[in-house]
Amino acid sequence: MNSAIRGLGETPTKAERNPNSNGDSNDDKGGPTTKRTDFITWNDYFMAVACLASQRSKDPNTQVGAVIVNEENKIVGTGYNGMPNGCSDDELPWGKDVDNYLESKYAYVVHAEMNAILNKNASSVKGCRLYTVLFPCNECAKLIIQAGINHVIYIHDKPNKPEMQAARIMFDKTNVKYTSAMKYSFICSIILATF
Ligand SMILES: Nc1ccn([C@H]2C[C@H](O)[C@@H](COP(=O)(O)O)O2)c(=O)n1
Repeated sequence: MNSAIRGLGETPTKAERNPNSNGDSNDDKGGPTTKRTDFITWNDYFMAVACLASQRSKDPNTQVGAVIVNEENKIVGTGYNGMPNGCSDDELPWGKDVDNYLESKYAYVVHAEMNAILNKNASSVKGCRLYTVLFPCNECAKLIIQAGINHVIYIHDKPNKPEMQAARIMFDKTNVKYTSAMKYSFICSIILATF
């Protein structure tokens, strides 16, 4: 397994956090002499950044954040769902009126994954992983595949929606791996409770 994704969803236990501590208050004298071990995993970190990014969204119903990470565990793009640049998010609709497409957000919103790809600060995102709060739709899946992203890690899913089913079909055909990380919903809820 790629070392970058080892520990997916694994939060260190207390014993793992401080294996050198015997609970003695002498531990405090002069401070610890060994490295801190209760650091969060890369996956915890990137999913937490995706959750944080989601809180920039103005969507009153669903806030999605996405982060693209390269093979060196460097963040090369972030995004959240929002209106296109130059389109005031005070003027365009945020409703879900499916009977009147032009009066619904669906006609206008740029998805978090698309924004993360478009916002990339590297020449390419080929071989990168994408962390997203919500499983990608078919349109974002097309972009993910074309951009060369090879692993999608997600928290929430709407598996009955045809858009998500089409995304899975395309991911399967193109060997884009997708990993459910529901465990992160806890981390996400802590982050979201802070705001
Ligand atoms: N993978 C996804 C799926 C959806 N979004 C955005 C698009 C909308 O702003 C919102 C979904 O709204 P809902 O139908 O739940 O009211 O989430 C995204 O960014 N990425």
